Amino acid sequence: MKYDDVKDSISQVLISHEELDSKLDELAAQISQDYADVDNLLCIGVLKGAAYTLVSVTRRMSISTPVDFMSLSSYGSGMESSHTITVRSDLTTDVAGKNVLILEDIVDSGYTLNWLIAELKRRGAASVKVMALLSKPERREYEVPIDYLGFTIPNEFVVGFGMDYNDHYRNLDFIGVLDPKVYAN
Ligand SMILES: O=P(O)(O)OC[C@H]1O[C@H](OP(=O)(O)OP(=O)(O)O)[C@H](O)[C@@H]1O
Ligand code: HPA
Ligand SMILES: [Mg+2]
Repeated sequence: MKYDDVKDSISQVLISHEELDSKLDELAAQISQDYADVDNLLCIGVLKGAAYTLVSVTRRMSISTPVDFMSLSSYGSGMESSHTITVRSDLTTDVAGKNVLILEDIVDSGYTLNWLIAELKRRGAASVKVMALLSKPERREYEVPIDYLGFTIPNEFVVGFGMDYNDHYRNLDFIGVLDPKVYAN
């Protein structure tokens, strides 16, 4: 798909590239300050969506941290959570005793994070905290604590900066609302 066609599928730019940059700076500074004296930090990104967020935040941090990824899917090619988590690939790190910081792109129903927090605790993580770039509180079905939040957004299906529809749009450098004409038929 050509970039110009992609832009035609976006009905509204919700968060610009510049707004993202400055929020990522803020989040990284706060996390670096809070974790400056914490041992055994491990930053975990939830693929695929959070790849962009994890790299962008850890790259801006002023403390050293290992990173690892877990690939989870509950949306597949659709726009509603299936309420079933598929573990596409697991962490390579043993999280027992680690102070884990999960970096997510979006908390929508809360199902994914609710599952992941419980799973990391079951594996013996010493602490589990969450950074989410976006939260869509109107859609929440499972309460999840968000320790570091970028933006609260309205109940719209968004794409860009990691977020997809049918695996497209992830590499947009802004966050936009997907025009309903794309999925209406
Ligand atoms: O709060 P929830 O309703 O669980 O939704 C949030 C999750 O949904 C998306 O992942 P998705 O299942 O689309 O996988 P992907 O990151 O590979 O696109 C997103 O990246 C979050 O991980
Ligand atoms: O609004 C969204 N966009 C893309 N992926 C998502 N996964 C949960 N919510 C969303
Ligand atoms: Mg997705």
